[in-house]
Amino acid sequence: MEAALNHVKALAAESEESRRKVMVALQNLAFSLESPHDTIHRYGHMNLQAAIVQVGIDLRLFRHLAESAVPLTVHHLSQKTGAEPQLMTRVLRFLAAIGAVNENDKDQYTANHVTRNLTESVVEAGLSHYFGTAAPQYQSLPSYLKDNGYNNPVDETNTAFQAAFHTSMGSYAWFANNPTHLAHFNAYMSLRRKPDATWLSIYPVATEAVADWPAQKGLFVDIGGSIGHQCAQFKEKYPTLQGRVVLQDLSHSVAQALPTPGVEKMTHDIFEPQPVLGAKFYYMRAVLHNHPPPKVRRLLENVKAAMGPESVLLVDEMVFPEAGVSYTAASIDMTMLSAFASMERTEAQWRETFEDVGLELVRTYIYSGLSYESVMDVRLPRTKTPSI
Ligand SMILES: C[S@@+](CC[C@H](N)C(=O)[O-])C[C@H]1O[C@@H](n2cnc3c(N)ncnc32)[C@H](O)[C@@H]1O
Repeated sequence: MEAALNHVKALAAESEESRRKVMVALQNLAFSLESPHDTIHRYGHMNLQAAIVQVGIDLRLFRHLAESAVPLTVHHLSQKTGAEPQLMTRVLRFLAAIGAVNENDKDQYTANHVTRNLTESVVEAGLSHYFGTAAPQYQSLPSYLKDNGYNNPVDETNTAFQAAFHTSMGSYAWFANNPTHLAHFNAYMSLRRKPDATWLSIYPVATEAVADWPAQKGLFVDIGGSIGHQCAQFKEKYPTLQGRVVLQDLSHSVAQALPTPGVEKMTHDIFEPQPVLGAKFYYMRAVLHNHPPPKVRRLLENVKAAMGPESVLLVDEMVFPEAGVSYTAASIDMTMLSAFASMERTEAQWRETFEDVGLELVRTYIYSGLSYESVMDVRLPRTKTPSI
């Protein structure tokens, strides 16, 4: 057994692709060994795992453990966190049973690899977002789908989100009145991708950008750009390119925008006409997948109406393979369904979406193959040379 495990670990260390393949293979192996009893407890206690991990984050338990070079006792952790000792014992026992911490001896715990993952800001923000905002929607999804005749949702004002939060508001409008949820969401959105996994690593901006682009015209307009990480990265990579760099989002996100020199902040609702006309690059990352098809159409029509002959619309989204979609990506698709009545798409579905409003998908640049992240170069239809 030890020799087999060492062999598998060596395989996983070969590359990121191997690591992921090994994880999927091991998970599938574990599933294939499950008894019915195991299956009950794996699925049945999934929400409990998320809940107790959230308790650990709230108590800064993982940070205390990760910062200590020696095992910590329940008594010590109880004093550090303010949790009553008997409760602390039960929480730590559960966390050890799900592999989130190591139990070294009776009442003694240390950090492991997962504990340290749980101290990263992106993980804290992401889990707090999933637990606080997404999980209530998952909980209400079965009854929502039953009540709606198992039709694929297409109306963002009637989703599992409204059912879960007893509101008639859409998720983004609701965020404005729920600042803690918004803070977790914004932090997660800005931190969730590795800095090197960016469209800027692959898209030929310098080749496409016109050298003497007028300074008063839009060069890079980040539509739905949240607090401006993409604008900041663009400015950092291309500090000398002329033209306006504009961050657009709803007012509550723009109000929290990063103070990047040279980036204009603009409150703009994507369902209103695009105010920056004839820009070189209109960029949208993870915006279209948040809206149902009729809204995507309206949004694209607004951008199209602002585009000039030299404009390029850059759509940065996941492009799903036709088959064999990963667990993470399929989960994001179901989250889109629950929250927004929206969807992830294959390249054929993206092409159709653009063609539907008279835009052309010119090329797809995949910059993170394992997570399907790609930037699509979309333009006004090229005029065909008339044949003589
Ligand atoms: C999934 S986030 C992506 C943010 C950013 N582009 C990124 O990739 O980090 C979607 C963004 O769209 C914005 N958004 C949603 N509805 C909007 C609207 N009607 N007008 C403008 N922005 C909107 C949200 O505030 C949010 O910042």
